Amino acid sequence: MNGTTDTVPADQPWDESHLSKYFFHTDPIPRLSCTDPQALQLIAQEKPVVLTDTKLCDTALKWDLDYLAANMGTERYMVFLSKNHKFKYYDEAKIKLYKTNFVPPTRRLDMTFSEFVKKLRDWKPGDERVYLQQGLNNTVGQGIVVDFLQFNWQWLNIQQKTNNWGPLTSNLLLVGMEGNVTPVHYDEQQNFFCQLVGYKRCILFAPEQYERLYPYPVYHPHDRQSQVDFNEPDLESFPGLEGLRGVEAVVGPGDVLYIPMYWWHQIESLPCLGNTVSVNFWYKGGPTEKIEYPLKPRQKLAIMRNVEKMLLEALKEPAEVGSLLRSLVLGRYT
Ligand SMILES: CCC[C@@H](CC(=O)O)C(=O)C(=O)O
Ligand SMILES: [Zn+2]
Repeated sequence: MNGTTDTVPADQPWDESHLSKYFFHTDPIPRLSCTDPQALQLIAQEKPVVLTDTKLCDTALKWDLDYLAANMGTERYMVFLSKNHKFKYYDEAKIKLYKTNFVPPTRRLDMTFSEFVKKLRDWKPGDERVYLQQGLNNTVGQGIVVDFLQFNWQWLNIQQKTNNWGPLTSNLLLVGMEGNVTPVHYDEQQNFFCQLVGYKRCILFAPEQYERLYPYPVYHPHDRQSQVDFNEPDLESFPGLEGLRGVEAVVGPGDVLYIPMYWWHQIESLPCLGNTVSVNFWYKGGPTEKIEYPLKPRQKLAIMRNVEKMLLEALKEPAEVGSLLRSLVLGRYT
């Protein structure tokens, strides 16, 4: 948070020294009890909120490395390795279609959970960092299944119904090293992000900040990711960064952050506070009953994505999409 914070609460093991200084201003994301009507209102308005005391994943608060190694079974799980602290997502399927040579910023190596723990514990400066990102499925051990079944599904189902969300599509288990960063991007799903072990800084930007965060083209392997590097902001290429303004919160064990669909987010495992474990709940957005005007920013974002896809389908050549849009707009729709 910018601005001085007063004394650090006793049960808060982190302070400003754990937070990288960025060029943009942020305001705090509200932290509210899930029983507070204002919290439920924020979810209904598709605004971020940190929910305390949901008891959503209390049975998973014990999911430390040893417990997971003992209960995740012997399957191989998806682990990404990075030469730096960033784990920028890329869509493997789009690499084939993407003509220019694309160098993936991370590499994927499937390994058993125990192999992952060993890599993490043997890590020394200069080694590749590791980040396990695996959808929970029926290959996990009995212990995990029992814990999972005891999540507060009743509360989740109420949120899903009340807010007219679509089906739950997946639960991603995230086990990261302190200091790992998932760079700023948006997802096309509603997300209840549960922090289980360690602390993560979550910096969010509203969908209407689209013009300030310069997403890659839809056909690019880094679709949905911002082209901007917060550590080296290029204000020449991305002048819109000037007015970027976000919200943020640090989440700890038991906290649930609601990341609304299409909201940009950068998530950082705080340095020096140990490895982190999170599990997310991704829901498809609900059907749009009645279209109301003015359209919501996220609806305009969906329209822009469809225009890009349609033009690419029609023109076949990505390079022509930009020039056609410029001809369409310049001097006419300014
Ligand atoms: C692959 C998903 C990573 C996660 C962020 C993080 O915890 O590093 C995220 O972006 C999300 O839950 O949407
Ligand atoms: Zn995400």
